Amino acid sequence: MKYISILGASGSIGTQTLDVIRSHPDEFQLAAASIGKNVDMARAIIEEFAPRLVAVADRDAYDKLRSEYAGKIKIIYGEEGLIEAAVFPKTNIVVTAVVGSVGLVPTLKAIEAGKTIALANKETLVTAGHIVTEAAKKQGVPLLPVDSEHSAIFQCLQGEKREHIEKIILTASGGSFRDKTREELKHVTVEEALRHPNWSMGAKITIDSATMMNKGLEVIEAHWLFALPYEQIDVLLHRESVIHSLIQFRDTSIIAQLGTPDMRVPIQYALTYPKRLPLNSVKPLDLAEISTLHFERIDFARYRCLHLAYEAGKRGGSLPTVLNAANEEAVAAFLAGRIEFLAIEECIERALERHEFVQKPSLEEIRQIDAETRKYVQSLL
Ligand SMILES: NC(=O)C1=CN([C@@H]2O[C@H](COP(=O)(O)OP(=O)(O)OC[C@H]3O[C@@H](n4cnc5c(N)ncnc54)[C@H](OP(=O)(O)O)[C@@H]3O)[C@@H](O)[C@H]2O)C=CC1
Ligand SMILES: CC(=O)[C@@H](O)[C@H](O)COP(=O)(O)O
Ligand SMILES: [Mn+2]
Repeated sequence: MKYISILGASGSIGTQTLDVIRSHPDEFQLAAASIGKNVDMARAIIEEFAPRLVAVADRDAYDKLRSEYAGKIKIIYGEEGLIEAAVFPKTNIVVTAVVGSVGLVPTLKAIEAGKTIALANKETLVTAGHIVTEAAKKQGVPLLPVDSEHSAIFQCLQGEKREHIEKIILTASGGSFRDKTREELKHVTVEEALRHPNWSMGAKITIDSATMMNKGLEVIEAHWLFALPYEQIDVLLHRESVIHSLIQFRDTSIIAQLGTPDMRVPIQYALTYPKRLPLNSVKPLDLAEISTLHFERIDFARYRCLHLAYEAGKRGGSLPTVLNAANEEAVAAFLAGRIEFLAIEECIERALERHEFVQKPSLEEIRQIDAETRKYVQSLL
């Protein structure tokens, strides 16, 4: 039996992880979970999975749940709660499925406590890649990718040597506006932006996908997970999201991972690795029915956020922290109807330009730079 803590159990990745746990009651048990403010979801999780601890980020939600479950299970508020869920003694695997850099400290605490990390929360690795990967190495803790592209690369790498890689190729769907020109992007709505062509995901990542910052964050995530320089990380536009990513080896061979676009596949792979279990709830691909797949080169002028992410990643230091924090604030402002879609990239660019570079920021400096960047983006709105 593997005991699981899910940070962000009420979200898109969180609920799909619960589905995987539900399908394999002899393999997995939910030990601890965290939610933000979704009280109904917390109640449903407690009734069905009986975790021993639930962390709650929102004060009102915490007060409600604590009065309902006092004396029955531990309900803990705020960052302290997230950390308690991350280091819960019985837990073997922590699924990091919160959105944003709020996942950083709990992930580091889980690593220090020797937990295996199933990493969905890409912002953690973007904002502090050197700190997270060094901590995992020091503790001998595996960082197992959940993000579909990184799971694909990880699966293609099994039995292969990293030094035989020529390059990895991350596929990108192009997001909800892939058929629009930049001129047409000026007046798009939040509702339109939230209509991803292939995946059902949380709001923030769906907007990131529309700006292609999602792919930018994934390029930086891949740099840290697979210890590859940016010159060996490519992005390829692939509308269907059937090929989740590819590795080209030195002998020109390319190995790809294909599958139904359903996050339960990479989530389950991270939880069962190195085993594979049946996944009856997912319909396998019918390639004859799909018949045709499409590939296009990326136009970096069209997808400015991807360009900014490559630049920030290559220059390194504190720039990915700024990129991530500025993006989180700008996307939240767009979702709240406070700025236009194209203002997201402007906010990020301005935050990067004014930032005073730090070569190897400490955790404390990262937290400070993150807070300062958010404040600066707020001042632009
Ligand atoms: N969804 C997907 O298919 C994929 C997601 N990812 C990554 O996984 C992560 C999660 O994404 P997704 O599941 O889509 O996001 P969702 O928005 O669906 O879920 C986010 C979760 O985090 C909780 N949460 C939100 N804000 C806070 C906070 N300040 N403190 C603590 N908890 C908080 C939410 O709680 P509540 O809802 O209760 O308020 C919810 O449980 C992201 O980093 C994303 O980039 C990666 C690949 C695919
Ligand atoms: C499911 C998943 O991993 C997402 O990150 C997905 O990749 C988003 O798709 P695009 O960013 O390619 O539009
Ligand atoms: Mn992805």
